[in-house]
Amino acid sequence: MSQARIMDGTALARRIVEETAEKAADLTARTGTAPCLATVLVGEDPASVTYVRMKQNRCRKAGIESRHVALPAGTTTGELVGTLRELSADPGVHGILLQHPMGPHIDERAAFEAITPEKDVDGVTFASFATMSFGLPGFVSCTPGGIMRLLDEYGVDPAGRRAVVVGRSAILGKPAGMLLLARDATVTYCHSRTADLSAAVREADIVVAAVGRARLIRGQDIKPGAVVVDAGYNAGNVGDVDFDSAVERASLITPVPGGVGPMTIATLLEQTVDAAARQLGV
Ligand SMILES: Nc1nc2c(c(=O)[nH]1)N[C@@H](CN(C=O)c1ccc(C(=O)N[C@@H](CCC(=O)O)C(=O)O)cc1)CN2
Repeated sequence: MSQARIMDGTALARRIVEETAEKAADLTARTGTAPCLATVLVGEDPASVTYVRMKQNRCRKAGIESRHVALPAGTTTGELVGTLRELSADPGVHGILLQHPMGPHIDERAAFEAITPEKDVDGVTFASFATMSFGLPGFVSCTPGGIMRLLDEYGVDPAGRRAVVVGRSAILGKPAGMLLLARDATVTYCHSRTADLSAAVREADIVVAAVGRARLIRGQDIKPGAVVVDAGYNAGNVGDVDFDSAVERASLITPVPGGVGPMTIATLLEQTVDAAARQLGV
């Protein structure tokens, strides 16, 4: 059996960021205002600090301003909601990113819903979930949106195919399944209470692993020729898929690093410039 072709998220993300930088420059020249992304981080979780820094760096390279709000770990839901409402009302901010996770004492849903949908460039509000699910214009959740772009780039049409999404988080698994459903895939969600995960995954033409458990999905569970998307972020840059065994069975596979991760940030930047264009009336 031949090895799977690699879906190169780094290369596609680079192209998207280059195009986004051109759009940002054009918007700035026409309006005198550069697109601006507000990044909000509660606490100092090292991985979250790294991701926010990566987002700020890419913004800078793409001609997008970033404004960072660092809040102490003990910030209450009420204080966080207040900050997000202020950013939502600030005409100098076009997009808002609230880095996830935020700590167990925070009501995440209340915080996400404090972001006005016009600035929800990370696609985390109920309003974005609804437009995403119905295939209507709006902002998509960044990792799932990036996954769909990768599938398109590599000629994978989800219509009529069996897709198994492993994981049901609000920003990853659930929206990934809804985007696949909106493109006419037959979608099954698997999670911690799924009785026989291996059996479910073996049925899949498209597997999206988004559960956050290192190397949970192994090659023996992959149907020969399936498309495998690894959206797992685990310590040490390890995905949810055991790449070495899965690459022997899949037809297409995303690596970790270099697959879905860079696409997440590219989607965020692209949506920030789109949000700015709409708010600036261009
Ligand atoms: N509000 C959000 N929180 C989180 C999201 C999100 O989309 N919105 N996703 C993840 C983490 N994440 C972005 O926040 C993220 C993770 C990984 C990468 C990435 O590009 N990884 C690289 C490797 C990085 C390295 O070398 O250290 C890769 O996969 O190639 C980007 C974004 C949870 N929280």
